[in-house]
Parts: sequence; structure tokens; C-alpha cells
Amino acid sequence: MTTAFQPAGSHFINGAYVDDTAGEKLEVIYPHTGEVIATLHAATPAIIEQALASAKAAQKAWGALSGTERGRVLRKAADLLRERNRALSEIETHDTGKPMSETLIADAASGADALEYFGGLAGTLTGEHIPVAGGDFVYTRREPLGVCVGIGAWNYPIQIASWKAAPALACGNAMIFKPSEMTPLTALKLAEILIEAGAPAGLFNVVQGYGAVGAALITDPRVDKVSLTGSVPTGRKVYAAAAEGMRHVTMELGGKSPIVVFDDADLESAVSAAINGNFYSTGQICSNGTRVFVQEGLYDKFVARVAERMDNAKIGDPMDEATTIGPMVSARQREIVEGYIAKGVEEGARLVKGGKSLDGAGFYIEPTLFADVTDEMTIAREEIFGPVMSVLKFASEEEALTRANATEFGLAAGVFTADLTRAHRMAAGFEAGTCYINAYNLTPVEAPFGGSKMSGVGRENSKAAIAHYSQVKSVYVGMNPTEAPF
Ligand SMILES: NC(=O)c1ccc[n+]([C@@H]2O[C@H](COP(=O)([O-])OP(=O)(O)OC[C@H]3O[C@@H](n4cnc5c(N)ncnc54)[C@H](O)[C@@H]3O)[C@@H](O)[C@H]2O)c1
Repeated sequence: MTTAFQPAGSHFINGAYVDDTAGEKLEVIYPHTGEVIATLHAATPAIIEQALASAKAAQKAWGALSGTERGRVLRKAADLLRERNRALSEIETHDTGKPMSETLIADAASGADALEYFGGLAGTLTGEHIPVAGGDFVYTRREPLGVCVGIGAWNYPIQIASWKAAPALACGNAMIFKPSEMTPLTALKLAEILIEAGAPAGLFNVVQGYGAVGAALITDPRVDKVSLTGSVPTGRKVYAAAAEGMRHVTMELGGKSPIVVFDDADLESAVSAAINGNFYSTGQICSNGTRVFVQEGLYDKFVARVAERMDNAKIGDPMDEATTIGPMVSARQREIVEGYIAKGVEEGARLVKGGKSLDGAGFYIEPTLFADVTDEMTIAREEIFGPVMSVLKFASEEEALTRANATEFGLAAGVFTADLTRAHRMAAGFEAGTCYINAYNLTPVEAPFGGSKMSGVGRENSKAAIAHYSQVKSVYVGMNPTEAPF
């Protein structure tokens, strides 16, 4: 079936759409209706070879440009993304099921922020001058790594592609991006836009496929770095494969993040954070605060208020801009969430609200609130990646911090309190890469984002990302005659 969403080819390589129908079929399903809206093919070895060869060739000239010249292309691409935000949001909504009320503000727009930010930063990248003994000196050159591979998850397709491409290209690298097999469409649009903005053909290639295509890319000797956004099990495999060739890595993986709400917190703000941090994107966000620890004095009020405000959620057609909860990305993901909800009930958590899948063709499930959750329950330990909030009761600050940190994950953590010193103590004590005080899940491009513990390695966004997409070369300059013992 051909629809408005069918791209001219499955892959975008060397400045043009290409296809190889010998590749495994990859169907794009609109989560609102269950209908196939595009049919693509996974990359064959021939396609992968084209992507690698053209990226390798394009990188050389691109890396030789000045940072300002590179930045100009990225900033132009940012403008084009913004100009086309609505059309891109419509594709993203059809690909992911996320409502337009979200995709209009959080997807292409966030990608544009990254391209603009790193476009601005590109011209500022410099080395150091280091004086040493006897008048000699060392200078450093910040050089590109070469060809980088980006591998994406399905929850923020164009945002993930842009967050990886922008710093990679700013530093003078080429990138081959493999979107999630579930959401392959908007990365192709980013590739088109980069060409239109003046990027050389081959600099940013998109190849489609399942895990095997990602695995083939990262083990090729021409590849110098891999940046993955995905689950911990995939992260383990990708990190190990990259290690074999001593490649650089960035790992943006899963989480089971805590939000700690003290008795003195502003109740409405804390409830808003818990709602955003559990139900935005129908709960499919890596940094979601899915363990909400609430101090005993506020506990009952908090649970009641979350439940009350959940009545205002508008579930349904994601193209209706009044909708606030869309379907899950796939039938499979909804099944996984249903399994966790059943486990929560079975293990004795109190189901306060939601929990049911909606009838019909779309992959809808109600936002779900569990109270009286304990640390051992499966829903408090494992990443669900769906709209399921678990509320847990605590008594003291020390107890809250210990329990918040009692997880293998370390992506994000938040605290709500009016006590200034306690807020900073908690932020210092959290074992997480991204912490929030009286706020949650905001990811401005200026701030580093990433995880500690099993949640990842490296940081995206901010100046910190530059270190992950470049390497430092030391050049020692002798200013004196060279001497030897004989
Ligand atoms: N930390 C972050 O920034 C962040 C952001 C979004 C999502 N996530 C995480 O992503 C997960 C959900 O996304 P998902 O289900 O698409 O993740 P996933 O791990 O199943 O897949 C991620 C990507 O890896 C590819 N892949 C799978 N096996 C591979 C292999 N052996 N070699 C190379 N590539 C391989 C997939 O095709 C896909 O493109 C959640 O755990 C979520 O927390 C993390």
C-alpha cells in the first residue's frame, strides 16, 4: 500500500534515496489504527557498504572545513527543521503514535535546538597551548573521530537522530544513523534537510534495519564510534562489539528513576512532575520518574490528587491537538505493559486508577496509578516503558535516598522540597546522571544529559558532548637542539 508516508526509498545514502528490495521487509504501522503506512526494507550488505564507503569519503573534506563553515550548515538545517515542524510532527505522530500536542513541541523542535546549539559551538572548538620546560611547548588539536554510527530507539526518532548528528557533524565527523525498525521515517527527513542545508553527500546517511544491521555497522573497521540510545540489554551487546575494535562509545540506556516528594513540597508542582514524568509520551521515556517516593505526611493527599488529575487526561486520536495521551508505539509494547500491570496487582500493589487496554484497533492503554508499592515488587524494579506510575511511602530523608539509589539504573532523579539545603543534599546523594530539584524531565540542549551505573556511558547535549565526538592530539614542539647521551 502506498500512502503519503511512503518514502522514495528505504535508505538515504550519498545524498539520495536508495533501496534494495532483497532486504527483509520492514512495515511502518500507525499505532492509532494499526494500519501499515509505509513498507521499507532492511539494509542488505550492499547497502551497508554504500553507506560506509560514502561516509568515509565525505568525512575527509568535511573535517577539513573550518568549524564556522560546518556550523553554518547545521544552523541552516535547524532553520529548515523549524520551518517544517508541522509536517515533520505529523510524520512523527504517525510513526510513534505520540500526540501532536507533544510532537509539535518536543521532537523536530528539540532536534533543531541541537543543530543550532552545536552549529554555534562548531567555530569555538580549539586546542590548548601548554608551555613546558626550556621554552618548548605543546599544543593540542581537537580532531574528529572519523565515521560515527548512531543507533536510535523508537520513542524520540528525529530528536535522537539530531542529538547524535549535531555534535558529531559539528566536530567534523560523518554519521551513519540506523533508526529503530519501528520508527524509521523522520531520520530520512533529517538526511534530506542536511543535504538541502549544504552538507556534502554521504556525510549523514540513514540505513534501515533490525538489530543485525546495527551490529554489522559497528563492527566494520571503518567505524570509529558508536552512539546508542536503547535498552540496557542492547547496550551491553553494542558496547562489547565496539570494544573489540577499541571504538569510542556513548550509551544512552534505560532507567527506573526516582522522584522524591517531601512533606513540605508544593503539592501541585510535585503532582505535575509525577504526571509528566510518567505519562508524557504514554510513558515511553527513558528518564521517567517511575518510582515516586512520597513522605508519609503528604502521601494520601498526593495519591488522591494524582488520581483526580488523571481524570483530565484526554486519550485518543493523536492527530487531535487536544489529545494528551496517544497509543503505545506497538501492540507488542502494550502487551509488555499489560504484563507489568498484572504483575503489580498480583504482587499486592493497590491499583488506584487505570490499568485497562482500550478496545479497538489502536494500541491504547489507560494511564495507570499504583499506590502502596514496595521496593521488591517487579513494577518498582524493572523498566516498564509505559504509562505506569508507582507510588511508594517513606519516612526519613536518609531512607528515601537509600531506597532511591537501590537500583542498577542511574539515569535521572528528582526531589521536591521547600528545604534548600535538603534539596542540594539529595541531588549530591543521588546516583544518577541527570538530577532535578523542584522540576522534572526537562532536557534543554545546554545541559548535559546521560546516565550513570547501568543507564549509560557518556553525555549527550551541552559542551560535554564535544568530548565524546572528538579526540585530542598532542603536538610537542622542540625549541632547542635535540640532545642524545651518545
Ligand atoms: N537514555 C536515553 O537517552 C534513552 C532515550 C530513549 C530511550 N532509551 C531506552 O531505549 C529503550 C527503548 O527503546 P528500544 O526498545 O527501541 O530499545 P532496543 O534496545 O530494543 O533497540 C534500540 C536500537 O538498537 C538496535 N539494536 C538491537 N540490537 C542490536 C545489536 N545487537 N547491535 C546493534 N543495534 C542493535 C535496535 O534495532 C534499535 O535501533 C528503553 O530501555 C529506553 O529507556 C534511552
